Amino acid sequence: MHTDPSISVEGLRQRYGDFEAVAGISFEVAAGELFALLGTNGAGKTTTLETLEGHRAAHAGTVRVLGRDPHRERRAVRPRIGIMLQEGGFFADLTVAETVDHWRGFTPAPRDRDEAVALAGLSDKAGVRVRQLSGGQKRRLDLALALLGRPAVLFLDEPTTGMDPEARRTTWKIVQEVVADGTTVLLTTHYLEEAEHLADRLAILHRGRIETSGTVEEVVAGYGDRITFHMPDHLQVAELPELRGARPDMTVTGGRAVAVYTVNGSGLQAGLYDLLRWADEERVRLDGLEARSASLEDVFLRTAEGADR
Ligand SMILES: Nc1ncnc2c1ncn2[C@@H]1O[C@H](COP(=O)(O)OP(=O)(O)OP(=O)(O)O)[C@@H](O)[C@H]1O
Repeated sequence: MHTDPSISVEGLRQRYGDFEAVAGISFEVAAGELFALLGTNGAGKTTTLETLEGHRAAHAGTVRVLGRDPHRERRAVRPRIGIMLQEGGFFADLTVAETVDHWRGFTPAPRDRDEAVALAGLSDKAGVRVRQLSGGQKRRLDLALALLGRPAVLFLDEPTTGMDPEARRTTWKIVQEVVADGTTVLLTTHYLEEAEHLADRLAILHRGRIETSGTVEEVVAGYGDRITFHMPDHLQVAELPELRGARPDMTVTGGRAVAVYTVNGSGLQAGLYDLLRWADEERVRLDGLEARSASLEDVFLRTAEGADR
């Protein structure tokens, strides 16, 4: 069954004075999907999110949230979306439970207080004052407040920045439960692992443009598998063999010269075989040898580098 997307962005452009921060981007997020916007610093993620949240009108292009213009039809859209605010909005002297109660006063048909506190994994902190919460716990309280009105669409701007790995995993679990419940989520993040873990689909933004988008598998496919090893001291890169048509590159990692082959298609196993046979015949030791599929990090770094060239 075809349903209308919860979020659609077509040819969006945003300017600050003469500077074009978003230079004509298009994407759609289906109902119940989690879509991640990744990007280098200043790529335009927050500007895009703020436009979708209705804070600013599109300079050009069309933006729809739940079928409506989030800026012009703000009154209709706002009650149906959740925005995770930065922690600035809290009163430090209120407890977690009091904070939720306070926000319930502004929210149409809010969740029950204890349900919201439990959803954010803060039940054992309900009586604790906000000033005594850790940074990660404050972010989770932000999340509880964003979820108070059972939003159809949830916007999360870097929801786990500054969290330790355990707090981040707890937050991921909460977000996954929200998505399993049918909520559409648009998330920005600097953590590629977060996108890998959570996103149904993602887009990588660079200087206001979408450089690549799709599922993690789609985005990573075509970037090739990699074979790497420490450059043997007595060899030049030109003396290394070609592996199924792939020539080696040199990079420096952790102060060491590293040879890198990018092998396309199904050439990883065969390329590795050729390399090991060559090393055996030439009596070369391949220290630090690794063979692995491309990661989202490889794509991210190369997308940013490639677009800068
Ligand atoms: N109010 C503003 N006035 C002028 N320029 C702005 C304003 N807000 C953002 N910019 C510029 O627009 C560009 C995009 O900013 P934006 O905050 O959307 O990027 P981002 O992808 O969220 O970045 P980051 O990952 O660093 O948070 C940046 O170059 C930024 O300096």
